[in-house]
Amino acid sequence: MRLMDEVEKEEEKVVEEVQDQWCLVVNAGFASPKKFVVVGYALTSKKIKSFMQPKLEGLARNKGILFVAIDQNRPLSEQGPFDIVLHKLSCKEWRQVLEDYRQSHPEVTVLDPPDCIQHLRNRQHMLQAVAEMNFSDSYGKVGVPRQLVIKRDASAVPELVNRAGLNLPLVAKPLVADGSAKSHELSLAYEPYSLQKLEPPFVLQEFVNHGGVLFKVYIVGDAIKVVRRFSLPDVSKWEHSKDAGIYRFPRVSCAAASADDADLDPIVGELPPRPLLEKLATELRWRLGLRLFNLDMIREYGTRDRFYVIDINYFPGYGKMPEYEHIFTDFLLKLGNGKYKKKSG
Ligand SMILES: O=P(O)(O)O[C@H]1[C@H](O)[C@@H](OP(=O)(O)O)[C@H](OP(=O)(O)O)[C@@H](OP(=O)(O)O)[C@H]1O
Ligand SMILES: Nc1ncnc2c1ncn2[C@@H]1O[C@H](COP(=O)(O)OP(=O)(O)O)[C@@H](O)[C@H]1O
Ligand SMILES: [Mg+2]
Ligand SMILES: [Mg+2]
Repeated sequence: MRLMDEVEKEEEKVVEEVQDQWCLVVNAGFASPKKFVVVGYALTSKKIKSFMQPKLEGLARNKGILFVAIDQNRPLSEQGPFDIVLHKLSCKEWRQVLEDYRQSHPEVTVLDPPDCIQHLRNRQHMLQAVAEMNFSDSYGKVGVPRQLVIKRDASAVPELVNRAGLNLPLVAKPLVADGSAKSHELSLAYEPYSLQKLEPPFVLQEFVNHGGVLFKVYIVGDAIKVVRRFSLPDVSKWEHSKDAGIYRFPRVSCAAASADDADLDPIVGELPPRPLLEKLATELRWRLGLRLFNLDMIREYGTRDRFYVIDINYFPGYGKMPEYEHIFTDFLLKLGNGKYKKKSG
């Protein structure tokens, strides 16, 4: 009797394991087994809150995607098996864990490779790919504002700014963009002497008037979604001569309030042309080696087609992107299914 109990228990366990791995998709009167795409995720608690919303998890489950939290205190190889690993954590140890895992598990898609993400953590390097592209087509030009890196001695700023011929005002941004609150502490300076107060390393970027509206271009694999956000207002020549100080400004563009419904000047609010964004994103995906990122883009005030990329973020706040749950699940499914085809082919 005891033996039978154990056999039954063992059978139950096997059934549970199989049910975990397989879901029955009933389609037009017949049932066919379909494997779940298992996505392991290692994200900060802040990111879990904004990204792992019930509407995402619900839709994912319906589509055959299972999200599983990665336990950072246990070896990654002992967890899963995963088809995809989704991550945004910044410590060095984690990067090493992922690199090792990528080597030992080439069949798993790690979104995205740690060294490519690392490239975005330095504001000097971050925009390099855009600068090198020198993008120009019939829909417009895309560049980056001129910038200068101050590595050590802030007292040399006025001299360096002068030598580089940078136009004022300047935006000072911490060189390291590691997601910390400090890395988002930006300042605007109307003359270079006030910048001597800042602690290097930082980049000094020419401020570009853009009508106070910014375009957030979200990229998820092949999908692109663009939204408007409020940004810093333009600076006039009058203000410029009046204010000699330095202005530390808050995180204007991360506000939940979007500028999509605001009553904007149509010239300012008009989204960048779709074909331009498609081309730009295709090229950047390749140059950056990333599939999950966004661009902060502005249009120079008074122009129709002169754009600047001022910031690139890895795995940004997708939770605020309209329809993100559909876009993301489609992307994961395509990735997961593509891999199965490859395996069986
Ligand atoms: O450029 P803005 O609009 O401010 O977008 C921010 C940045 O992408 C943040 O990443 P980082 O700090 O690395 O630049 C990100 O924080 P986390 O990735 O740390 O969560 C926020 O995500 P959400 O907090 O999920 O919205 C996102 O809203
Ligand atoms: N060169 C620039 N010209 C005009 N506005 C800028 C420029 N750089 C940054 N800003 C403004 O400052 C905000 C924050 O700068 P950003 O480089 O995106 O830093 P963060 O990584 O903290 O988001 C932008 O969203 C935009 O409103
Ligand atoms: Mg930004
Ligand atoms: Mg940023």
